[in-house]
Amino acid sequence: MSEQQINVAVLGGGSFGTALASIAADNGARVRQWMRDGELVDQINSTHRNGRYLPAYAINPAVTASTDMATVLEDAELVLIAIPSKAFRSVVQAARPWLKPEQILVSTTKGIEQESFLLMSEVLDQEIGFPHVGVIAGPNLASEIADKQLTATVIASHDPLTRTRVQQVLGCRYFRVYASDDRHGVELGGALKNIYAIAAGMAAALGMGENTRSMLMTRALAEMSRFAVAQGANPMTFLGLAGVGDLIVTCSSNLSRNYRVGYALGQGQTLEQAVDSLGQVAEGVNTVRLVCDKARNSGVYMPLAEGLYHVLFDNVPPKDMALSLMMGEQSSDVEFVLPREAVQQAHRNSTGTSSDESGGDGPERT
Ligand SMILES: NC(=O)C1=CN([C@@H]2O[C@H](COP(=O)(O)OP(=O)(O)OC[C@H]3O[C@@H](n4cnc5c(N)ncnc54)[C@H](O)[C@@H]3O)[C@@H](O)[C@H]2O)C=CC1
Ligand SMILES: O=C(CO)COP(=O)(O)O
Repeated sequence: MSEQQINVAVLGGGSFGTALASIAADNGARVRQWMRDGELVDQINSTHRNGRYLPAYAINPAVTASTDMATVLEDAELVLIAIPSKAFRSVVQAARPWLKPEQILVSTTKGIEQESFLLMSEVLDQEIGFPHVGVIAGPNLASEIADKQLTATVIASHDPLTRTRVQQVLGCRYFRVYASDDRHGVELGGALKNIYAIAAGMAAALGMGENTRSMLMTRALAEMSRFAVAQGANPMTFLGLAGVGDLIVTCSSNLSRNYRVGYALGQGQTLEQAVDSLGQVAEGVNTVRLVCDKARNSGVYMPLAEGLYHVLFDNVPPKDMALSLMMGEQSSDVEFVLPREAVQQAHRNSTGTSSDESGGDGPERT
């Protein structure tokens, strides 16, 4: 950056907050990172390593850690919030006394709030109500960023200043930042793909092949877009990095925690064992519960998410669920091209059944 050195604050001492702090510092910013664990603060400040969440990677020494929110937020132009969704609101409330309207506030969290079904930028709007709010999402495995693998992300905001400043502050030779003004769609993409990453991990552990994974990811995209449209988002956003991009990486990589939870379940662990052995956040476990509940209440058809819900919470064997989904009613490939209802109606016409009789034994196909 050619301008005066910018001050960046990162809230969260986990793997993603640490990776983002290092990018900003590599790019010339002065970075202060807040976390609640004093021992981790000392470790980062003395050894420039985060031994708990990213042990294998060096952190840029221009990042200093602190447990003191006031120190971290003082003079920060950009505040990146990398806190799991369960704790996001409480951390924002703790930060509120030191936040100012001219600051840019960006959530990096890929989850949904349990009680309210709000996305994290909406929590920011509710708690803070300042004008410069955005979200970052995309195929961004923290350890690959820390390893400086070439990576791209999306900054989504209705506010042009937020988009531009984040592109300037984080964009560098190994991290490319694309802009979107569909904040809701980008944020929803980041949260929803975690559901399907669990399913993909499970399928891999069960020995299912590449055709299966490809089918799963593509049908997941159809389902995510359907849900997003019902929520008022633009389905085109799901063709971008925060939709299909993030879906590909988290459904393909053992570095994804959600994928790893699914893999452990596929190997026969219980949900509790799988989550406990991870020791980090896997947002998808909570998201599948919340999204299925919302989809049921709003009449959105989400057979993959619903199937995963039954495997996670009702002890349905994953192989039985996969077979049931395969044997359901025939459906349409891209429903924005050929509506699902048109395929169903054609089947009813050909077999002479009425819509009342066409339920079948299993769920409709995805
Ligand atoms: N790790 C990754 O590759 C990526 C993660 N994300 C998202 O970023 C968010 C944060 O994830 P990670 O950094 O990966 O999580 P993590 O599991 O590595 O670390 C979570 C951090 O949050 C802190 N935390 C938890 N509860 C807290 C509380 N009540 N008060 C203060 N701090 C608290 C923990 O101490 C820890 O520092 C998640 O929503 C995740 O989906 C997004 C993109 C990539
Ligand atoms: O969102 C991510 C990559 O883009 C990280 O995924 P996990 O939370 O599953 O590790």
